[in-house]
Amino acid sequence: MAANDYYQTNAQGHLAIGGVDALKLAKEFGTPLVVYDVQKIKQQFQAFQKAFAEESVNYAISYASKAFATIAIYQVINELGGHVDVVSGGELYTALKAGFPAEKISFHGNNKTADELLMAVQNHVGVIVLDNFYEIKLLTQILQKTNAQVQVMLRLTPGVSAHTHEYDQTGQEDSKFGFDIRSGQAEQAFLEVKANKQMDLIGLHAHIGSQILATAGFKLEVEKLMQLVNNWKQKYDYQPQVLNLGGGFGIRYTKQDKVLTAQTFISQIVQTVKKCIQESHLKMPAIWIEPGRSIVGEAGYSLYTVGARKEVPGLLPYVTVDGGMGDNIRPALYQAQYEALLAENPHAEPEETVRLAGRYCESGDILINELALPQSKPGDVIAVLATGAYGYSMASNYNRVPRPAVVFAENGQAQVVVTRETYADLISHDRFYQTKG
Ligand SMILES: Cc1ncc(COP(=O)(O)O)c(C=O)c1O
Ligand SMILES: N[C@@H](CCCC[NH3+])C(=O)O
Repeated sequence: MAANDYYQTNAQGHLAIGGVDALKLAKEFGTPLVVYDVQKIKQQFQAFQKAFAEESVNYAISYASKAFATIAIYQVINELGGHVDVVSGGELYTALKAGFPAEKISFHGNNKTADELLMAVQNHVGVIVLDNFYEIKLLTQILQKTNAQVQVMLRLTPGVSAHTHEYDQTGQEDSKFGFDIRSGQAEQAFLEVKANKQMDLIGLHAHIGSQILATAGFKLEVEKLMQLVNNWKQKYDYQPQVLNLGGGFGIRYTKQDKVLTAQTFISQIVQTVKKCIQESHLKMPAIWIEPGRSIVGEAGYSLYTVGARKEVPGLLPYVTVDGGMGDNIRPALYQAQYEALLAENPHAEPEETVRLAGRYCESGDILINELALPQSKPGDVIAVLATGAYGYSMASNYNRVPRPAVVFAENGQAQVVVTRETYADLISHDRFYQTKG
Protein backbone atom coordinates (compact mmCIF):
# COMPACT_ATOMS: atom_id res chain seq x y z
CA MET A 1 0.00 0.00 0.00
CA ALA A 2 1.46 3.35 -1.05
CA ALA A 3 0.98 6.19 1.35
CA ASN A 4 1.70 9.79 2.04
CA ASP A 5 0.80 11.48 5.31
CA TYR A 6 -2.72 12.36 4.28
CA TYR A 7 -4.10 9.43 2.33
CA GLN A 8 -3.21 5.95 1.21
CA THR A 9 -3.55 4.09 -2.07
CA ASN A 10 -3.85 0.33 -2.64
CA ALA A 11 -2.33 -2.01 -5.24
CA GLN A 12 -4.87 -0.83 -7.84
CA GLY A 13 -3.76 2.74 -7.21
CA HIS A 14 -7.16 3.62 -5.72
CA LEU A 15 -7.69 5.67 -2.58
CA ALA A 16 -7.87 3.33 0.40
CA ILE A 17 -9.39 4.27 3.74
CA GLY A 18 -8.58 2.04 6.70
CA GLY A 19 -7.31 -0.49 4.19
CA VAL A 20 -10.60 -0.51 2.24
CA ASP A 21 -10.84 0.58 -1.39
CA ALA A 22 -12.79 3.86 -1.56
CA LEU A 23 -14.42 2.87 -4.88
CA LYS A 24 -15.65 -0.32 -3.26
CA LEU A 25 -17.02 1.67 -0.31
CA ALA A 26 -18.86 4.04 -2.65
CA LYS A 27 -20.31 1.13 -4.61
CA GLU A 28 -21.36 -0.90 -1.59
CA PHE A 29 -22.76 1.88 0.61
CA GLY A 30 -23.63 4.58 -1.95
CA THR A 31 -22.67 8.24 -1.96
CA PRO A 32 -22.45 10.74 -0.44
CA LEU A 33 -20.72 8.71 2.20
CA VAL A 34 -18.73 9.70 5.26
CA VAL A 35 -15.90 7.28 5.97
CA TYR A 36 -13.62 7.26 9.01
CA ASP A 37 -10.23 5.61 9.20
CA VAL A 38 -10.60 4.32 12.77
CA GLN A 39 -6.89 3.71 13.15
CA LYS A 40 -6.25 7.41 12.51
CA ILE A 41 -8.72 8.39 15.23
CA LYS A 42 -6.96 6.07 17.65
CA GLN A 43 -3.51 7.32 16.66
CA GLN A 44 -4.52 10.93 17.21
CA PHE A 45 -5.92 10.16 20.62
CA GLN A 46 -2.89 8.10 21.58
CA ALA A 47 -0.55 10.88 20.44
CA PHE A 48 -2.12 13.12 23.12
CA GLN A 49 -1.90 10.31 25.69
CA LYS A 50 1.78 9.77 24.90
CA ALA A 51 2.51 13.49 25.07
CA PHE A 52 0.97 13.71 28.55
CA ALA A 53 2.70 10.54 29.73
CA GLU A 54 6.05 12.09 28.76
CA GLU A 55 5.30 15.08 30.98
CA SER A 56 4.43 12.87 33.99
CA VAL A 57 1.30 14.74 35.01
CA ASN A 58 -2.19 13.67 35.94
CA TYR A 59 -4.36 14.33 32.94
CA ALA A 60 -7.58 13.60 31.12
CA ILE A 61 -8.29 13.85 27.43
CA SER A 62 -11.93 14.74 27.08
CA TYR A 63 -13.03 14.34 23.47
CA ALA A 64 -15.26 17.30 22.51
CA SER A 65 -17.98 15.22 20.96
CA LYS A 66 -19.70 18.09 19.14
CA ALA A 67 -17.08 17.46 16.42
CA PHE A 68 -18.71 14.09 15.67
CA ALA A 69 -21.21 12.57 18.08
CA THR A 70 -22.51 9.09 17.35
CA ILE A 71 -22.73 5.91 19.40
CA ALA A 72 -19.70 4.40 17.64
CA ILE A 73 -17.33 7.28 18.37
CA TYR A 74 -18.27 7.30 22.07
CA GLN A 75 -17.45 3.56 22.09
CA VAL A 76 -14.05 4.16 20.49
CA ILE A 77 -13.15 6.94 22.93
CA ASN A 78 -14.24 4.75 25.82
CA GLU A 79 -12.05 1.90 24.55
CA LEU A 80 -9.13 4.33 24.49
CA GLY A 81 -9.76 5.29 28.10
CA GLY A 82 -10.81 8.85 27.31
CA HIS A 83 -13.33 11.23 28.78
CA VAL A 84 -15.89 13.09 26.65
CA ASP A 85 -17.56 16.43 26.82
CA VAL A 86 -21.15 16.91 25.72
CA VAL A 87 -23.02 20.15 25.14
CA SER A 88 -26.65 19.05 24.95
CA GLY A 89 -29.15 16.52 26.23
CA GLY A 90 -28.89 14.83 22.82
CA GLU A 91 -25.14 14.31 23.03
CA LEU A 92 -25.48 13.17 26.65
CA TYR A 93 -28.22 10.72 25.66
CA THR A 94 -26.10 9.31 22.83
CA ALA A 95 -23.04 8.91 25.06
CA LEU A 96 -25.05 7.14 27.77
CA LYS A 97 -26.74 4.85 25.20
CA ALA A 98 -23.24 4.00 23.91
CA GLY A 99 -22.39 2.79 27.41
CA PHE A 100 -20.00 5.65 28.06
CA PRO A 101 -19.22 5.88 31.82
CA ALA A 102 -21.17 8.84 33.20
CA GLU A 103 -18.39 9.78 35.59
CA LYS A 104 -16.12 10.55 32.62
CA ILE A 105 -18.59 12.93 30.99
CA SER A 106 -18.33 16.71 31.33
CA PHE A 107 -21.44 18.68 30.52
CA HIS A 108 -20.83 22.01 28.79
CA GLY A 109 -23.10 24.62 27.27
CA ASN A 110 -23.97 28.29 27.62
CA ASN A 111 -27.70 27.71 28.03
CA LYS A 112 -28.33 24.27 29.46
CA THR A 113 -32.01 23.88 30.22
CA ALA A 114 -33.42 22.81 33.58
CA ASP A 115 -34.37 19.47 31.98
CA GLU A 116 -30.85 18.93 30.67
CA LEU A 117 -29.30 19.78 34.05
CA LEU A 118 -31.72 17.40 35.77
CA MET A 119 -30.82 14.68 33.26
CA ALA A 120 -27.13 15.25 33.99
CA VAL A 121 -27.65 15.13 37.77
CA GLN A 122 -29.89 12.03 37.64
CA ASN A 123 -27.39 10.22 35.45
CA HIS A 124 -24.48 11.20 37.70
CA VAL A 125 -22.31 12.89 35.05
CA GLY A 126 -18.76 13.51 36.21
CA VAL A 127 -18.68 17.29 35.91
CA ILE A 128 -21.08 20.06 35.08
CA VAL A 129 -19.14 22.99 33.65
CA LEU A 130 -20.99 26.07 34.90
CA ASP A 131 -21.23 28.83 32.34
CA ASN A 132 -23.36 31.64 33.81
CA PHE A 133 -25.19 32.90 36.90
CA TYR A 134 -28.61 31.76 35.67
CA GLU A 135 -27.25 28.24 35.41
CA ILE A 136 -25.86 28.35 38.96
CA LYS A 137 -29.37 29.27 40.11
CA LEU A 138 -31.03 26.51 38.06
CA LEU A 139 -28.59 23.90 39.26
CA THR A 140 -28.98 25.04 42.87
CA GLN A 141 -32.75 24.47 42.63
CA ILE A 142 -32.31 21.06 41.01
CA LEU A 143 -29.81 19.94 43.65
CA GLN A 144 -32.17 21.06 46.41
CA LYS A 145 -35.07 19.15 44.87
CA THR A 146 -33.09 15.99 44.20
CA ASN A 147 -30.94 16.23 47.30
CA ALA A 148 -27.94 15.43 45.11
CA GLN A 149 -24.29 16.39 45.11
CA VAL A 150 -22.40 17.25 41.93
CA GLN A 151 -18.86 18.08 40.83
CA VAL A 152 -18.61 21.35 38.92
CA MET A 153 -16.07 23.49 37.13
CA LEU A 154 -16.34 27.16 36.25
CA ARG A 155 -15.93 28.12 32.62
CA LEU A 156 -13.86 31.28 32.60
CA THR A 157 -13.12 33.76 29.85
CA PRO A 158 -9.52 34.68 30.44
CA GLY A 159 -9.38 37.50 27.90
CA VAL A 160 -7.40 35.45 25.40
CA SER A 161 -8.80 34.47 22.06
CA ALA A 162 -7.01 32.54 19.38
CA HIS A 163 -7.86 32.94 15.75
CA THR A 164 -6.16 30.32 13.67
CA HIS A 165 -2.66 31.77 13.42
CA GLU A 166 -3.03 34.64 15.85
CA TYR A 167 -4.27 35.39 19.30
CA ASP A 168 -5.34 38.56 21.00
CA GLN A 169 -5.80 39.45 24.59
CA THR A 170 -9.17 41.13 24.71
CA GLY A 171 -11.42 39.52 22.14
CA GLN A 172 -12.58 36.64 24.26
CA GLU A 173 -14.08 38.94 26.88
CA ASP A 174 -16.79 39.76 24.37
CA SER A 175 -18.03 36.19 24.36
CA LYS A 176 -21.32 34.52 25.10
CA PHE A 177 -19.47 31.79 26.98
CA GLY A 178 -18.26 31.71 30.55
CA PHE A 179 -17.50 34.07 33.41
CA ASP A 180 -15.28 37.00 32.61
CA ILE A 181 -12.20 37.26 34.82
CA ARG A 182 -11.36 40.94 34.44
CA SER A 183 -14.75 42.32 35.45
CA GLY A 184 -14.87 40.18 38.60
CA GLN A 185 -17.68 37.89 37.42
CA ALA A 186 -15.46 34.87 37.78
CA GLU A 187 -14.78 35.68 41.42
CA GLN A 188 -18.45 36.28 42.16
CA ALA A 189 -19.32 32.91 40.59
CA PHE A 190 -16.52 31.27 42.57
CA LEU A 191 -17.94 32.63 45.84
CA GLU A 192 -21.48 31.52 44.99
CA VAL A 193 -20.37 28.03 44.12
CA LYS A 194 -18.06 27.69 47.13
CA ALA A 195 -20.95 28.66 49.39
CA ASN A 196 -23.10 25.88 47.96
CA LYS A 197 -22.63 22.66 49.92
CA GLN A 198 -24.08 20.54 47.13
CA MET A 199 -21.53 21.69 44.57
CA ASP A 200 -17.95 20.51 44.67
CA LEU A 201 -15.77 22.92 42.67
CA ILE A 202 -13.10 20.58 41.34
CA GLY A 203 -11.56 22.92 38.83
CA LEU A 204 -11.43 25.78 36.40
CA HIS A 205 -12.02 25.66 32.67
CA ALA A 206 -11.25 27.87 29.70
CA HIS A 207 -11.31 27.40 25.94
CA ILE A 208 -9.67 29.96 23.69
CA GLY A 209 -10.75 28.98 20.19
CA SER A 210 -10.58 26.41 17.46
CA GLN A 211 -8.24 25.34 14.62
CA ILE A 212 -5.30 26.91 16.46
CA LEU A 213 -1.92 26.41 14.80
CA ALA A 214 0.36 28.03 17.40
CA THR A 215 1.13 27.55 21.09
CA ALA A 216 1.31 31.21 22.17
CA GLY A 217 -2.42 31.52 22.93
CA PHE A 218 -2.38 28.42 25.12
CA LYS A 219 0.61 29.70 27.08
CA LEU A 220 -1.12 33.00 27.66
CA GLU A 221 -4.30 31.18 28.69
CA VAL A 222 -2.36 29.15 31.27
CA GLU A 223 -0.64 32.27 32.63
CA LYS A 224 -3.93 34.11 33.05
CA LEU A 225 -5.59 31.18 34.78
CA MET A 226 -2.63 30.57 37.06
CA GLN A 227 -2.56 34.24 38.03
CA LEU A 228 -6.16 33.85 39.11
CA VAL A 229 -5.41 30.62 40.96
CA ASN A 230 -2.61 32.35 42.83
CA ASN A 231 -4.96 35.15 43.73
CA TRP A 232 -7.66 32.76 44.99
CA LYS A 233 -5.09 30.80 46.94
CA GLN A 234 -4.01 33.96 48.79
CA LYS A 235 -7.53 35.24 49.32
CA TYR A 236 -9.58 32.08 49.82
CA ASP A 237 -7.06 29.29 50.29
CA TYR A 238 -8.49 27.60 47.19
CA GLN A 239 -6.53 25.58 44.65
CA PRO A 240 -8.17 23.64 41.83
CA GLN A 241 -7.64 19.90 41.46
CA VAL A 242 -8.15 20.26 37.71
CA LEU A 243 -7.16 22.87 35.18
CA ASN A 244 -9.16 22.25 32.00
CA LEU A 245 -7.67 24.18 29.09
CA GLY A 246 -10.24 23.28 26.45
CA GLY A 247 -9.60 22.19 22.88
CA GLY A 248 -8.79 23.94 19.64
CA PHE A 249 -5.72 22.07 18.35
CA GLY A 250 -5.52 22.71 14.63
CA ILE A 251 -5.40 20.12 11.85
CA ARG A 252 -4.26 19.97 8.23
CA TYR A 253 -7.06 20.77 5.81
CA THR A 254 -4.79 21.89 2.98
CA LYS A 255 -1.08 22.25 2.47
CA GLN A 256 -1.35 25.85 3.71
CA ASP A 257 -1.99 24.56 7.24
CA LYS A 258 1.29 24.16 9.10
CA VAL A 259 0.22 21.91 11.93
CA LEU A 260 1.86 21.29 15.27
CA THR A 261 2.10 17.87 16.87
CA ALA A 262 0.16 16.85 19.98
CA GLN A 263 3.53 16.62 21.69
CA THR A 264 4.39 20.26 20.90
CA PHE A 265 1.06 21.55 22.20
CA ILE A 266 1.06 19.44 25.35
CA SER A 267 4.69 19.97 26.31
CA GLN A 268 4.32 23.76 25.94
CA ILE A 269 1.12 23.78 27.96
CA VAL A 270 2.42 21.57 30.75
CA GLN A 271 5.76 23.37 30.93
CA THR A 272 3.95 26.68 31.30
CA VAL A 273 1.76 25.29 34.10
CA LYS A 274 4.83 23.89 35.85
CA LYS A 275 6.62 27.24 35.59
CA CYS A 276 3.68 29.10 37.12
CA ILE A 277 3.34 26.48 39.86
CA GLN A 278 6.95 26.88 40.87
CA GLU A 279 6.89 30.66 40.80
CA SER A 280 3.83 30.87 43.03
CA HIS A 281 4.34 27.72 45.14
CA LEU A 282 1.08 26.17 44.04
CA LYS A 283 -0.04 22.55 43.90
CA MET A 284 0.18 20.90 40.49
CA PRO A 285 -3.38 20.36 39.23
CA ALA A 286 -4.40 17.60 36.83
CA ILE A 287 -4.41 18.97 33.29
CA TRP A 288 -7.46 18.26 31.16
CA ILE A 289 -7.88 19.09 27.50
CA GLU A 290 -10.89 18.86 25.20
CA PRO A 291 -9.76 18.14 21.65
CA GLY A 292 -12.55 17.63 19.13
CA ARG A 293 -11.38 18.47 15.62
CA SER A 294 -7.88 17.08 16.16
CA ILE A 295 -9.21 13.65 17.14
CA VAL A 296 -11.60 13.03 14.24
CA GLY A 297 -10.93 15.69 11.58
CA GLU A 298 -8.17 14.17 9.47
CA ALA A 299 -9.60 10.67 9.92
CA GLY A 300 -12.78 11.55 8.01
CA TYR A 301 -13.35 11.44 4.24
CA SER A 302 -16.43 12.46 2.26
CA LEU A 303 -17.03 10.39 -0.86
CA TYR A 304 -19.20 11.88 -3.60
CA THR A 305 -20.21 10.87 -7.11
CA VAL A 306 -19.71 13.31 -9.95
CA GLY A 307 -22.83 14.29 -11.90
CA ALA A 308 -23.50 17.41 -13.94
CA ARG A 309 -20.79 19.58 -15.44
CA LYS A 310 -21.36 23.16 -16.45
CA GLU A 311 -18.98 25.09 -18.69
CA VAL A 312 -19.11 28.86 -19.03
CA PRO A 313 -16.65 30.30 -21.54
CA GLY A 314 -13.84 32.10 -19.76
CA LEU A 315 -14.83 30.83 -16.28
CA LEU A 316 -13.95 27.78 -14.24
CA PRO A 317 -16.12 24.76 -15.04
CA TYR A 318 -18.52 23.55 -12.34
CA VAL A 319 -18.15 19.88 -11.49
CA THR A 320 -21.16 18.98 -9.39
CA VAL A 321 -21.37 16.17 -6.86
CA ASP A 322 -24.30 14.45 -5.15
CA GLY A 323 -23.70 16.12 -1.76
CA GLY A 324 -22.62 19.54 -0.54
CA MET A 325 -23.69 21.97 2.15
CA GLY A 326 -26.19 19.50 3.64
CA ASP A 327 -23.38 17.15 4.66
CA ASN A 328 -20.62 19.75 4.95
CA ILE A 329 -21.70 23.30 5.77
CA ARG A 330 -18.16 24.46 6.60
CA PRO A 331 -17.17 25.89 3.19
CA ALA A 332 -20.39 27.90 2.97
CA LEU A 333 -20.37 28.95 6.62
CA TYR A 334 -16.70 29.59 7.31
CA GLN A 335 -15.14 29.68 3.82
CA ALA A 336 -13.34 26.56 4.98
CA GLN A 337 -10.79 25.14 2.55
CA TYR A 338 -10.43 21.48 1.66
CA GLU A 339 -8.42 19.26 -0.66
CA ALA A 340 -10.07 16.64 -2.85
CA LEU A 341 -9.00 13.95 -5.29
CA LEU A 342 -10.31 11.33 -7.67
CA ALA A 343 -10.66 8.11 -5.67
CA GLU A 344 -9.75 6.03 -8.71
CA ASN A 345 -6.37 7.65 -9.10
CA PRO A 346 -5.35 10.09 -6.37
CA HIS A 347 -1.87 10.49 -7.82
CA ALA A 348 -3.02 11.44 -11.32
CA GLU A 349 -1.65 14.76 -12.56
CA PRO A 350 -4.20 17.59 -12.49
CA GLU A 351 -5.36 18.69 -15.94
CA GLU A 352 -7.78 21.48 -15.11
CA THR A 353 -9.01 23.72 -12.33
CA VAL A 354 -12.69 23.34 -11.47
CA ARG A 355 -15.26 24.50 -8.96
CA LEU A 356 -16.45 21.55 -6.93
CA ALA A 357 -20.14 22.37 -6.57
CA GLY A 358 -22.74 20.83 -4.31
CA ARG A 359 -26.25 19.73 -5.29
CA TYR A 360 -28.19 22.11 -3.00
CA CYS A 361 -30.27 25.04 -4.23
CA GLU A 362 -27.87 27.75 -3.06
CA SER A 363 -25.30 29.56 -5.14
CA GLY A 364 -23.02 29.44 -2.10
CA ASP A 365 -23.06 25.65 -2.08
CA ILE A 366 -19.54 25.27 -3.44
CA LEU A 367 -17.40 22.71 -1.63
CA ILE A 368 -14.10 23.82 -3.17
CA ASN A 369 -13.70 27.04 -5.11
CA GLU A 370 -10.59 26.14 -7.08
CA LEU A 371 -9.75 22.49 -7.30
CA ALA A 372 -6.99 21.13 -9.53
CA LEU A 373 -8.25 17.81 -10.91
CA PRO A 374 -7.55 15.36 -13.70
CA GLN A 375 -10.38 15.15 -16.25
CA SER A 376 -13.45 13.79 -14.47
CA LYS A 377 -16.68 12.35 -15.82
CA PRO A 378 -20.13 11.55 -14.43
CA GLY A 379 -19.93 8.52 -12.16
CA ASP A 380 -16.40 9.21 -10.93
CA VAL A 381 -15.92 9.18 -7.16
CA ILE A 382 -14.38 12.27 -5.59
CA ALA A 383 -13.04 12.18 -2.05
CA VAL A 384 -12.86 15.37 0.00
CA LEU A 385 -10.22 14.95 2.70
CA ALA A 386 -10.23 15.84 6.40
CA THR A 387 -14.01 16.24 6.72
CA GLY A 388 -14.27 14.24 9.94
CA ALA A 389 -14.88 17.16 12.32
CA TYR A 390 -17.99 19.35 12.22
CA GLY A 391 -19.08 17.79 8.94
CA TYR A 392 -21.60 15.07 9.74
CA SER A 393 -22.27 16.63 13.15
CA MET A 394 -23.44 19.87 11.47
CA ALA A 395 -25.30 18.09 8.65
CA SER A 396 -28.87 19.07 7.84
CA ASN A 397 -31.79 17.91 5.75
CA TYR A 398 -31.86 21.08 3.68
CA ASN A 399 -33.79 20.54 0.45
CA ARG A 400 -35.08 17.35 2.09
CA VAL A 401 -31.95 15.50 1.13
CA PRO A 402 -31.37 12.53 3.45
CA ARG A 403 -28.19 12.69 5.49
CA PRO A 404 -25.43 10.31 4.37
CA ALA A 405 -24.43 7.03 5.95
CA VAL A 406 -21.28 6.88 8.07
CA VAL A 407 -18.87 3.99 7.76
CA PHE A 408 -15.94 3.05 9.99
CA ALA A 409 -13.07 1.39 8.11
CA GLU A 410 -10.34 -0.45 9.97
CA ASN A 411 -7.83 -3.18 9.09
CA GLY A 412 -9.35 -3.73 5.66
CA GLN A 413 -12.93 -4.00 6.93
CA ALA A 414 -15.82 -1.60 6.80
CA GLN A 415 -18.91 -1.32 8.98
CA VAL A 416 -21.85 1.05 8.85
CA VAL A 417 -22.09 3.00 12.10
CA VAL A 418 -24.87 5.35 11.00
CA THR A 419 -27.31 4.25 8.31
CA ARG A 420 -28.28 6.55 5.47
CA GLU A 421 -31.44 8.48 6.18
CA THR A 422 -34.42 7.46 4.07
CA TYR A 423 -37.22 9.52 2.57
CA ALA A 424 -39.48 7.90 5.18
CA ASP A 425 -37.16 9.19 7.94
CA LEU A 426 -37.51 12.67 6.50
CA ILE A 427 -41.28 12.75 6.92
CA SER A 428 -41.39 10.69 10.10
CA HIS A 429 -42.08 13.77 12.22
CA ASP A 430 -44.48 15.42 9.78
CA ARG A 431 -48.18 15.33 10.52
CA PHE A 432 -51.05 15.86 8.07
CA TYR A 433 -52.78 19.17 8.31
CA GLN A 434 -56.51 19.24 8.97
CA THR A 435 -58.67 22.27 8.29
CA LYS A 436 -60.08 23.64 11.54
CA GLY A 437 -63.45 25.29 11.75
C1 LIG B 1 -15.54 24.23 25.54
C2 LIG B 1 -15.02 23.62 24.29
N1 LIG B 1 -14.19 22.59 24.39
C3 LIG B 1 -13.70 21.98 23.29
C4 LIG B 1 -14.03 22.41 22.02
C5 LIG B 1 -13.46 21.67 20.86
O1 LIG B 1 -12.71 22.41 20.03
P1 LIG B 1 -11.89 21.74 18.85
O2 LIG B 1 -12.82 20.88 18.08
O3 LIG B 1 -11.41 22.90 18.10
O4 LIG B 1 -10.78 20.96 19.47
C6 LIG B 1 -14.88 23.50 21.88
C7 LIG B 1 -15.21 24.05 20.53
O5 LIG B 1 -14.54 24.96 20.06
C8 LIG B 1 -15.39 24.12 23.05
O6 LIG B 1 -16.23 25.16 22.96
N1 LIG C 1 -18.00 24.22 14.00
C1 LIG C 1 -16.76 24.92 13.98
C2 LIG C 1 -16.00 24.74 15.25
C3 LIG C 1 -16.85 24.99 16.41
C4 LIG C 1 -16.11 25.00 17.65
C5 LIG C 1 -17.07 24.76 18.77
N2 LIG C 1 -16.83 25.57 19.92
C6 LIG C 1 -15.94 24.51 12.79
O1 LIG C 1 -16.36 23.70 12.04
O2 LIG C 1 -14.87 24.98 12.57
